[in-house]
Amino acid sequence: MAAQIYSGEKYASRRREISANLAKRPEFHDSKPLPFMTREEKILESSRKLTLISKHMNEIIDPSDKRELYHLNCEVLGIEGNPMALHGDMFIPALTAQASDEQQEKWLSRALRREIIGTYAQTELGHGTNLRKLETIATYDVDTQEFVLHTPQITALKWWPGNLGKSSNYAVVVALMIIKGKNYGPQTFMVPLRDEKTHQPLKGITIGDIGPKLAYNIVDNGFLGFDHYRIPRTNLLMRHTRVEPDGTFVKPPHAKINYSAMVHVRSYMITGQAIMLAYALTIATRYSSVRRQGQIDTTQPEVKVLEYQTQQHRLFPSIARAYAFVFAGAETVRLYERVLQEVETGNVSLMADLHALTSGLKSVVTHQTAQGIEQARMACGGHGYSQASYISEIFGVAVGGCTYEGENLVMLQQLARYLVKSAGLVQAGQSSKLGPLVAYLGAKSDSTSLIDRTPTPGFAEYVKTFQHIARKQTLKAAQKLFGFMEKGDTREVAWNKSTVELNRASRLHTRLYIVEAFVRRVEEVADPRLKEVLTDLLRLHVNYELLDVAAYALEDGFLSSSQLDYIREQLYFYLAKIRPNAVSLVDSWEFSDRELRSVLGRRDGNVYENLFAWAKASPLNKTDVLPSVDKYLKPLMESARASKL
Ligand SMILES: CCCCCCCC/C=C\C/C=C/C(=O)SCCNC(=O)CCNC(=O)[C@H](O)C(C)(C)COP(=O)(O)OP(=O)(O)OC[C@H]1O[C@@H](n2cnc3c(N)ncnc32)[C@H](O)[C@@H]1OP(=O)(O)O
Ligand SMILES: Cc1cc2nc3c(=O)[nH]c(=O)nc-3n(C[C@H](O)[C@H](O)[C@H](O)COP(=O)(O)OP(=O)(O)OC[C@H]3O[C@@H](n4cnc5c(N)ncnc54)[C@H](O)[C@@H]3O)c2cc1C
Repeated sequence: MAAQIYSGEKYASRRREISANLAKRPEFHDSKPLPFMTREEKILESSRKLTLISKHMNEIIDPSDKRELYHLNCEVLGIEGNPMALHGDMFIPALTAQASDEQQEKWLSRALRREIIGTYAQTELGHGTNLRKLETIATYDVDTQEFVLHTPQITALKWWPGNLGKSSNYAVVVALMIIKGKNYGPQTFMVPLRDEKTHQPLKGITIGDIGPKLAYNIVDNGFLGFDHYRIPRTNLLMRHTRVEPDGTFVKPPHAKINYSAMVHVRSYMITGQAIMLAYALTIATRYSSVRRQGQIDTTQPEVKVLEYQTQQHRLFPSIARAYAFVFAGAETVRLYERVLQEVETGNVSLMADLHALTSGLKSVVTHQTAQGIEQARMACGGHGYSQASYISEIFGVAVGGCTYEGENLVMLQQLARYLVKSAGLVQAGQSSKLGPLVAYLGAKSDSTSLIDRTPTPGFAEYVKTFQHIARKQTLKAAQKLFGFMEKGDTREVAWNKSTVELNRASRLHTRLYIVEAFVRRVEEVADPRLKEVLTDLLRLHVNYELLDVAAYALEDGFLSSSQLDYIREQLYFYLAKIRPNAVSLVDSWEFSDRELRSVLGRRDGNVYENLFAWAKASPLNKTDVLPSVDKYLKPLMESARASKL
């Protein structure tokens, strides 16, 4: 199963080897539990481990293999971030996709060797979503052949970029490029921020950390201001866009090619989110198979809480989603890598499809991941609320994904633009022009679903039902938009009046894609035992998902209420069928205790002993009487006693 999760036995076994290697190297382990550390201690500890990784990585992994490096980072550094998180996730990808060969020779090679540390500085205090209205300006000075970076007012301060605050000495900065008074929109520049030797901010740069956040606090998200700060013309990233010495602008082959670092993260984060969801579910499912509370049969001992149907309903559909997401994520990464290669040869034809797909997936997957993690926390009762479970930290980190790389409700609209265009083609009788991801929009629906007409309906029946729902909602939402426009609204006003419906279409389209990705993967599985377990999980998934969106199919009679009953019964049947495999389904992700960082979710199942040992190790328990008691509580009680006398 691990080979299915990690797209092949090769990487699954490399993960095991890497974990086994690290188990023998205590210097790579957390020196104490992260929840017992202050933010400063966590940053120091993370920097220590980062240095070790840099020194010894060749002994443990193949550093050219991104997935091996990812696993090494998960084991050693964990999810709370590290001082070079953005260096790997965005700075290097931005240089790879946007710097010219010459620029790559100068900066990318240094970045890869970790001679410099970089980040991606785009968001500002006043604007994150609407990139065309960023306020940092880069004005070209023809005489000196330099760009002058400037922060004209407080809202133009860069705000949020990870590792900008304290760690990075370079950034890829996004600023509006002005040449001879003309605004050429957001462009990307390579900008030195700190002295390479002293790490002091360079003259003209104001920089610092933005303070603690909900989670992800090892990352020093930062602020940055420029005071007429000059960089050479050749610091504009010029793989696709160029500015000649005389100020002539050479257009890129696609207007949004500069957005590639965002598309990179959106493509990869689907897998990252699946893994965080699987972390929380591993903890909650293991704990639920240890925790005994209450009886189902009063003549029998108390049961494991995992025997309760409600607990299964709380956890198992999310286990299915974690599998679905990791399968969809693998497809997204393949498409991203293909588009990256094609863009190199000047072929930008798939950029719009990739953008639409990743915008939808990013939004649906992060939202459902956050929901699933929160349910996993509640499934652990009181102990889920303790940081010993580590689930609150996992939630805090994962839910950030709903906001970063484009706020979810905004990104759903990017997919909706694509769907509306496709609906326009259907309306115009040009369905043959639809891309493969939306070809179903041009097909004709059956009048009713055939689910429940055969003893075990094939997945095709479910897919058809999801297609019917997604098609109906897309055409309806597009019709609403066109209707407002026909009545005289501008496209923008009409769009705003239709966005709730449009975003519903985007979600349904994306959920259909996820179901199809799951079906595609299960169909490929050769081993019959594995196929049976994955088929059960997929059956749980399609029934749960369909029930969740059934209103769309009930309202036009595509599904009948008796079919709905059938879907419910199927769901309950598969909850029970999956129960004996539940722990194995989470164990198959093969997370070591080190990677999971959860006292509650440890593989040994010694929950109570582990919790008690953890509590005793809490810094508050180092002394029996705290200074706060000596200083305040004792005098308070003493004066109360004295006044009574
Ligand atoms: C290694 C994996 C590890 C994963 C985990 C990483 C953890 C790291 C943690 C945090 C890092 C976080 C980093 C950040 O958050 S960086 C900042 C991210 N910021 C955003 O995402 C901003 C969101 N806003 C936008 O992307 C854009 O402003 C916009 C897309 C919403 C709108 O852009 P705009 O230029 O205004 O375009 P239009 O809406 O007018 O659309 C025009 C047209 O262009 C198409 N389009 C837009 N973007 C793209 C694209 N990237 N590729 C292709 N095409 C694109 C759009 O669809 C329109 O097309 P049309 O309908 O045909 O006209
Ligand atoms: C953990 C974390 C890490 C980050 N790391 C980085 C980084 O490394 N580099 C970087 O540059 N940035 C980073 N960011 C910033 C992040 O990319 C932005 O916060 C994000 O893109 C959202 O933009 P915003 O803050 O402007 O939200 P806003 O756009 O202000 O959103 C506020 C509300 O307005 C709504 N809204 C906005 N526009 C529209 C619209 N057109 N239609 C309908 N509704 C709309 C949104 O849906 C939302 O409900 C990070 C953020 C976080 C939380």
